[in-house]
Amino acid sequence: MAKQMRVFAFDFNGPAHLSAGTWRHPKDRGHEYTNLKYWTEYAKLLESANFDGIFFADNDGYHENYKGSVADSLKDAAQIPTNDPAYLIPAMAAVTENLSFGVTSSTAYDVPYKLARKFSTLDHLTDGRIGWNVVTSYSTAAARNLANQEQVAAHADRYNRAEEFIDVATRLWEGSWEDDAVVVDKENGVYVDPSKVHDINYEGTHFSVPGIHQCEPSPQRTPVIFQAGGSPRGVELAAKTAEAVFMNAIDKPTLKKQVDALREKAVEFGRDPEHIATLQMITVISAATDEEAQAKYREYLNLVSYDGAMARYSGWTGLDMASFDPDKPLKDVEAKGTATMLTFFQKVDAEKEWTPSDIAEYTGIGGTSPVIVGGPETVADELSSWMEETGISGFNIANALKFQDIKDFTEFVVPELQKRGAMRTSFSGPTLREHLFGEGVARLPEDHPGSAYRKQSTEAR
Ligand SMILES: Cc1cc2nc3c(=O)[nH]c(=O)nc-3n(C[C@H](O)[C@H](O)[C@H](O)COP(=O)(O)O)c2cc1C
Repeated sequence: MAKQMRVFAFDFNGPAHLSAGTWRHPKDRGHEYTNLKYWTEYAKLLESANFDGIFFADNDGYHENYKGSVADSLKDAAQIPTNDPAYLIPAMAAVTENLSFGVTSSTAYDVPYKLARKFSTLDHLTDGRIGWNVVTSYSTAAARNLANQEQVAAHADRYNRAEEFIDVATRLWEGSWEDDAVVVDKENGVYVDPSKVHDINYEGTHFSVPGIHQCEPSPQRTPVIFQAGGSPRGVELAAKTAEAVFMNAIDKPTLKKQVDALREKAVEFGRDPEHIATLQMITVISAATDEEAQAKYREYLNLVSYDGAMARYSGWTGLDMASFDPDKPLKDVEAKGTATMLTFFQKVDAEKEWTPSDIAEYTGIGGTSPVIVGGPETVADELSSWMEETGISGFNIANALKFQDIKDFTEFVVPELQKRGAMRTSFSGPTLREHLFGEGVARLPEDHPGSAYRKQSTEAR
């Protein structure tokens, strides 16, 4: 039987995320994002199709590099406007039993004490179905608006802060309250046994937290830690602390190399690589037949907005793509510092001379993620081959049309995957950690550095 893939819907609390211009399609429902009923309907759809969860991207800032302004981002709703995804979670959890939630939250402008409380609250209210996607924020708008700085902090500094941030938050989640601290003894008037709640006494470079965590222990205590950084430092931090890594490789051989490198690094840090799930971002356009799916894809491509795609791409790369001729191969401007971007697209197709127009067409549907277009069998075959050839645990499924593409996936692809035994039909254990690693694994495993902060019950000591 095929290995069962973990499947998350990749989404964003705004009208549009990675795809550019497709929000104009009559079937797109992105404009409903301010309506809680939209999200609860979505949650029920995902749960009925046995999705493992929904994963919310989030940004502290906005894309403002294209033409030196946020204007084209606003016109295409290019990740702006955007509401805070955390507030959606309790409502979506209330209408589901098993669906899990990944929430992106940056370490750049927050402090561990507050973030730990936010995620403990979410872990309580979801009965342990919450994950935290740790990001370090690359947006200059975020730096200006949140920290009164013109530029984002240097890459290494952002990661040093992130590493310390995770460490402090984990101390609060694991090390402050003993399991049996909450006694709710009405007779003797003791709600919490004070001898079982401990100061974490933390004093470090970026943070100082002398006291106790504000929340009582939640089902998972530490939320499942997700991460998506692809740089050597990002991979190192993931290998040390992540339990699920969100990959964005352009093809299977590249993904396999990334997965193998991550697993090797995890071993170097004394961790079992099986304790890190890997999820590839992928966009799926599906229909009843290959022909219908291809027709749908062509329809979407016709809607792609050049300026919307370039507004996003300029934000992601830090370049102003308006300074290049849309139809001139970018190799001519290599000297101007486009090396990273060029390598990315040369890897997609080394023979091709990539122009900004080509990049807009490629990224217009699903951003830089690979796109699978097809009927049930084609999509199931392709997803299965990504699993088999790379050793990943599953996928984060992005969309071109909000709600509609995932609905199509549940209708056309999920039954085929389930028929093949490649997707789950029931859940193992109630928490997200158990969904990923099996029943009974609700808490951080022993080989995770955070487990060292765990307090034994005072009585057991
Ligand atoms: C698939 C994927 C999804 C990401 N989602 C977010 C996000 O929602 N918010 C964010 O601020 N950064 C996001 N990032 C950015 C990364 O978390 C990270 O900050 C960025 O890749 C720079 O780190 P690196 O130099 O280690 O790659 C994402 C990256 C990838 C690859």
